Amino acid sequence: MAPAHHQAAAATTVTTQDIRRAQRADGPATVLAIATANPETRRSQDEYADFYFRVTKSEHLPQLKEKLERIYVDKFYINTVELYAMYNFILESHYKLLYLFWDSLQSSNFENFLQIRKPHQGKKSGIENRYTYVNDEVMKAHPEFSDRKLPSLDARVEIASNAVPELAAAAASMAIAEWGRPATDITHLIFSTYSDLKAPSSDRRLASLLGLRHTVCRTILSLHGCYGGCRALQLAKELAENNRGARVLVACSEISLIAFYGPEEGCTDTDTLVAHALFGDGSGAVIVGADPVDAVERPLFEMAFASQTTVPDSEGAITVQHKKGGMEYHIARGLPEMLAGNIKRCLADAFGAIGVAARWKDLFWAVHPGGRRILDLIEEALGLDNGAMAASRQVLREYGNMSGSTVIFVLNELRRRRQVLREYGNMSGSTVIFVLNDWGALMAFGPGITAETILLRVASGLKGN
Ligand SMILES: CC(C)(COP(=O)(O)OP(=O)(O)OC[C@H]1O[C@@H](n2cnc3c(N)ncnc32)[C@H](O)[C@@H]1OP(=O)(O)O)[C@@H](O)C(=O)NCCC(=O)NCCSC(=O)/C=C/c1ccc(O)cc1
Repeated sequence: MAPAHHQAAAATTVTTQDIRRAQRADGPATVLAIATANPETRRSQDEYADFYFRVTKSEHLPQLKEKLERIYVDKFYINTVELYAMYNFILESHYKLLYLFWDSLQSSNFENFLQIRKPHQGKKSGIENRYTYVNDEVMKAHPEFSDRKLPSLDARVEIASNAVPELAAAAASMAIAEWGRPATDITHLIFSTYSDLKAPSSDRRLASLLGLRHTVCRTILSLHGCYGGCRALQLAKELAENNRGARVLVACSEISLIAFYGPEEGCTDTDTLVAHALFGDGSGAVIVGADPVDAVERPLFEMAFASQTTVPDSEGAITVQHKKGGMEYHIARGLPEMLAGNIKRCLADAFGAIGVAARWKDLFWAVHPGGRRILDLIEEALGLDNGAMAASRQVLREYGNMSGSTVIFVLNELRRRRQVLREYGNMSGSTVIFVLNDWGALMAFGPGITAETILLRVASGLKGN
């Protein structure tokens, strides 16, 4: 230890400003790895109503089943699927060509040409599949989950306290493997979930499951709902830029078990049906740090700016409350219109703060796909090209709305598309240009109504070869 007079000398020459400057990173917070995971059970949207009414013993309520189907199935598409099956039978040898032709009839969207996929029944909600923790086995063990008048919160919380961090660990361990550095190099952990209600919470358990260092700084975010993932990324940006060398693991894990129950007889509140038509389960993990280490870390997206806007007069538009029979939602009917009506203001707040004027058409978009109508109306309000929200629509189609985790899936999908296009080159004309734009906006919405925006720039790890 230095003698006392040396310590005094050091104290006079080093200012707190110097210390602060040394703590700060040089570059912007950067996404260094992304991964996602889902529970095992995958359910197609067309079989969901049968499953839901069967396991909740609600088959005596056919009008409500019909209503659920009305929320997510466009009857026109059922007919076209049948027609399609007939064509396919007759023209088996022209299988792929027919898909292309069929998709081209349905949409002028360039993405459909790339994917060669089947037309689907979940057109109205934009969802084809969802992954859910709840399955026949869970419902057999806990028949009380069917009826929200029965006390079941204890059992839900107990299950979630294991399932939520375990699902997060599945995504986080893949993100760490992609990142290429040891888990013990993680300095901060931010965990966002609406599904876990116990302390010590999922952040503590995840740190143990991954073998993070015991000095890792943990933060748990709760009940931000669908903007939880974006909020966590914004905090990660602050931590990474203000702590030189920090490596922040963002984990977001949602299982809708906490809000799974049957419809009520004579039910006029369609919130239950809307939630059960849209919500799925999944986890996402992102590693964020500034000043990437050359040849070790691969910078994917730089986070240039982040902001939050509260939409005026919107406090009651999305609400959740934990009750003895599980979490209850309210999602206002006019929510898509409310978001679309405020979207330009949210973006103007974000871009105005950094003095940048952007043409919305020039950006790439990673928008939380809360529901198909939300994406449609935002696209329209911003005058975006058909296809600008392709990554969000793809995630909605394959996984549904996984609340806060969903934007991480969208970011991963954008990265995947970027990599494919880098590998195969610019395949055709002008439609690809928006995909190749370097600047983009990541946006998510949730209770408040709160709108979060992060301005992103594609980083060197996704450019060139
Ligand atoms: C797929 C929808 C639901 C229906 O498609 P559509 O093209 O509007 O179809 P329709 O106009 O024919 O509507 C079909 C039926 O759905 C009904 N409906 C249409 N929205 C509604 C409605 N919000 N209510 C209750 N009935 C409705 C509508 O009234 C109609 O019923 P009916 O007249 O009996 O045929 C579409 O409106 C849509 O995507 N809506 C947006 C869904 C939405 O608000 N998503 C955001 C969810 S909130 C969120 O993401 C975060 C939640 C959260 C998570 C965790 C937390 O901790 C906290 C918060």
